[in-house]
Amino acid sequence: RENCLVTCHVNVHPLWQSELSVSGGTRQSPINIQWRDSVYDPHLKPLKIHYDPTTCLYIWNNGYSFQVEFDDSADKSVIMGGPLENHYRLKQFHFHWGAINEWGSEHMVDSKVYPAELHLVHWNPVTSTSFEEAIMENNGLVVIGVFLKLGAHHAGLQKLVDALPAVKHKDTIVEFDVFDPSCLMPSCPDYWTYDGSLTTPPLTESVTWIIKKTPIEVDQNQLEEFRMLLFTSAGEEEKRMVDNFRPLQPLMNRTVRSSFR
Ligand SMILES: Cc1ccnc(S(N)(=O)=O)n1
Ligand SMILES: [Zn+2]
Repeated sequence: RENCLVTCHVNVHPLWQSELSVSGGTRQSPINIQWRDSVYDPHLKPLKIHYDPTTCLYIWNNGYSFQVEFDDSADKSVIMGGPLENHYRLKQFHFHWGAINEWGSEHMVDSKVYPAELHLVHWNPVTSTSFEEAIMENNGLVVIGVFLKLGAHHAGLQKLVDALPAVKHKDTIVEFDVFDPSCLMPSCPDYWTYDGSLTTPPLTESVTWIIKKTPIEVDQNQLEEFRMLLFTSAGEEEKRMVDNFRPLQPLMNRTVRSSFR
């Protein structure tokens, strides 16, 4: 009998330790996307993305991830089309990743897990007057999920990676101007979409998820730079910021639609 090594991870970050799940939640995220169960919807339009690089403000470490914030005071960086009835404003993007390349993404595709996942968070300025309000609204938010896989160096991501040492500790911030997050999008237009929730508190069921089918490639050094960040503030005992992903949630009575056959 060959001895097999069962590798698994134990998520110990306080946030996920108690595995907060909205009591009675019926549309929680993340989920495992079963390709064969997804339903092609010919009415889904191509997603249209218009980001203005000058709306980029700063990067900060919020104790769960590193986050790039945008000026959302006008319709300058917006998405529309796809499953959406109107335009949504980009508010921020952030990532989730693992301690090693074997896991890290929040969503999975046919139980395949990626080493990291990018989330671009947008809110609906037609039905809400602020991002904070949109978080509480049904379909107030749209999050685009992009999988990261180990491969070639990603030149666009490197500008972000070079800034990470400046936000090593929780609640640190660094100015980051003129960055176009479109460079983090795969060229393939295909996506899945389903109704879900935020994956970190307040876990509200206000998100239309758009998960890109094709991952982007990043190299080992870039992933290792993510893993150099800390959950902890300066002066505290250091805890590396890794495995900041929520466990899979039940699909319950939901159908995942695909934009492609
Ligand atoms: C804005 C926000 C808060 C919490 N969680 C998320 S996430 N991970 O679902 O994109 N986004
Ligand atoms: Zn996220």
